[in-house]
Amino acid sequence: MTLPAPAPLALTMGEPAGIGAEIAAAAWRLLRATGPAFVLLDDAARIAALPGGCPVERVATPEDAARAFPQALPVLHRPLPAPAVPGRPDPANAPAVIAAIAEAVALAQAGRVAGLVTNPIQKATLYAAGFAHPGHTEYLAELAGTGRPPVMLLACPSLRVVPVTIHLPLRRAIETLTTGAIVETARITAEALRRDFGIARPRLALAGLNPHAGEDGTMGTEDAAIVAPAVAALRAEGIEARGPLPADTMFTPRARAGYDAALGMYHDQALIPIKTLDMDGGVNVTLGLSVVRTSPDHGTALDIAGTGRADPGSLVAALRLAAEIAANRARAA
Ligand SMILES: NC(=O)C1=CN([C@@H]2O[C@H](COP(=O)(O)OP(=O)(O)OC[C@H]3O[C@@H](n4cnc5c(N)ncnc54)[C@H](O)[C@@H]3O)[C@@H](O)[C@H]2O)C=CC1
Ligand SMILES: NCC(=O)COP(=O)(O)O
Repeated sequence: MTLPAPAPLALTMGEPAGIGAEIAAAAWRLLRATGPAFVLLDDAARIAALPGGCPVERVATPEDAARAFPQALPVLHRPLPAPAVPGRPDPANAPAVIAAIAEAVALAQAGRVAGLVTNPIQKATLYAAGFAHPGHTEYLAELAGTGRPPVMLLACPSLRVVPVTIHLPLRRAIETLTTGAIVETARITAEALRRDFGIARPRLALAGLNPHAGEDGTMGTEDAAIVAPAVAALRAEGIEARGPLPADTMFTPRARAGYDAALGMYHDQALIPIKTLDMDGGVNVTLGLSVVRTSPDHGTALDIAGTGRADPGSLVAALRLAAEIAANRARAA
């Protein structure tokens, strides 16, 4: 008996002036023989014209994409209103960028793609065009949320991190940090580590907010007042959690061996370690959605767009991880 081929993944265009198109073409070259198959939602004419690009096939449906993938990069043609000039984002293209994300979600919700992988967006350009969400994570929660907060997890082979607060100014992140938010983020993380990553008994490490995790209250009170009660509540629920740990020593190789995911209290506390360790292999996964979503960990890289210097490693890892999570969820269903 021949098993049906898994549905392809949907890859969104991201910022047309960024490196998304060139890393999509490079990822296709690397994955065409092995998969996972994906279909790109973008302007097919501009993809076909990329210098050093790849064969392109305009497809009408994701189902056609699975057939076309070994021979050519399948593209669901979504024309851009303005030319894509490397390094120079144009807000006129913002509606097409946003529409591609919404369409990929709809395809995933209908089961026509196995999940979505998003190319990076230029956030300020979308804001200038009226986009009201800090980033994909929050927009996806509106489109495909489950009633729980979206959680951003970044993963590479040697580390997984989760920021409890995401795209907030640092002052606001500290003001809004609560024990309840930490507990809910940790719960969602533990569930995802079990279901999506196959870790039967996940171990979580929670960073303190202040230097030295507050040094017994002499360097800040939030560690004892907010983080420590969250750790106690998680342990009472049977989740293996430790902390608050001093953030400056919890990412050493020895410390990393003791946990499956580290929770940082704010964006940079969690993301600096993983981007420093593995910028080209890190993957961003949104937890707490009804669909599978991953993305490369990097941004639009406007400074090198169009030069051919962009590394496709993180996108390839994002495509592979999305396929793996989709397969794990299908097995568990
Ligand atoms: N998921 C998403 O949509 C994300 C979007 N962004 C957005 O991207 C824009 C630019 O952000 P930045 O902080 O400048 O970060 P960035 O990741 O775009 O660039 C930082 C540095 O890394 C280099 N770089 C990034 N990706 C690379 C690759 N694949 N190969 C080789 N070099 C690479 C760039 O050339 C640059 O020097 C911002 O608007 C930001 O909001 C940033 C992160 C994720
Ligand atoms: N710094 C990570 C990041 O900006 C990811 O944002 P998004 O996936 O929510 O768009």
